[in-house]
Amino acid sequence: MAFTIAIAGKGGTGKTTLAALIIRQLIRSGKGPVLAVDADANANLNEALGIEVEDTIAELMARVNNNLEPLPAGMTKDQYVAFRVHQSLAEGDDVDLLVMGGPEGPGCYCYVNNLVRGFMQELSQNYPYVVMDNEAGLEHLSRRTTQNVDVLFVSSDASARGIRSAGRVKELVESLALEIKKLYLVVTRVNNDSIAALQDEIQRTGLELIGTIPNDQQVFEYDLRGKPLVELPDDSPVISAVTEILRRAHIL
Ligand SMILES: Nc1ncnc2c1ncn2[C@@H]1O[C@H](COP(=O)(O)OP(=O)(O)OP(=O)(O)O)[C@@H](O)[C@H]1O
Repeated sequence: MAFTIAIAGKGGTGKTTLAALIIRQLIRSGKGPVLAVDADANANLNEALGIEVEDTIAELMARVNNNLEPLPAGMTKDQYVAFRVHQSLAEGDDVDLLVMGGPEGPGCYCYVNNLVRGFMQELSQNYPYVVMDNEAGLEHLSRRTTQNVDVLFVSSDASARGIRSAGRVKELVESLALEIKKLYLVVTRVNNDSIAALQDEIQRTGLELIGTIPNDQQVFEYDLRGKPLVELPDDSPVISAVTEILRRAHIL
């Protein structure tokens, strides 16, 4: 069974950056291959990983549901979709990427989720690690697309509002009774002493702060030029910070 790491947080809190850097460090530590799952309709994990994506699960489902991809004779819809999803895995170096895409109908991932849940477990057996980039609403986790999550990192930017919204992710995890073994807070884009000013706010959430990611000009520049974040140099301060977080969480 794959060790599953999920990352969740409000948009713009550095969640995709964190997911990509965790994947980078797992691979560099010889822990690959990694199955990366982009479960955030607005995220661009593929760009951060430098992987071309041709299809998303949602687009595939829309085509199948609208009969734009007729089912081959002798195949049920479920079998065909499962087969096509395997085909649509985007392959990188020691990492394969599954992109969920936007909701198929008004806010509904139901069919996709039921289906993905069915074979996700089977698929994840081919990988020692699964890393999921999730929306703050935990849409996929709440529908149990993945069975168990070993570690959920909740990302927040270095603002009181961000920390409160991370606190709401924790409340959601509790109210949905999700099977998550460990839950940690990661504060990203931290400047100098900004974390000290947030201590009280963090304490109120009850979240355990496992580490911080510094605000780094190089991350900003890579983003600006569309350069994959996985190509950041080993001596980058954000890489050291992610390595430290993974060590503290006993993942590395
Ligand atoms: N440590 C950092 N230092 C500097 N800039 C950062 C850092 N982390 C993230 N950023 C920048 O902040 C912006 C948002 O980051 P990112 O895409 O990782 O957030 P997100 O939470 O995944 O947002 P979304 O869900 O909208 O994709 C990006 O422009 C990214 O380059």
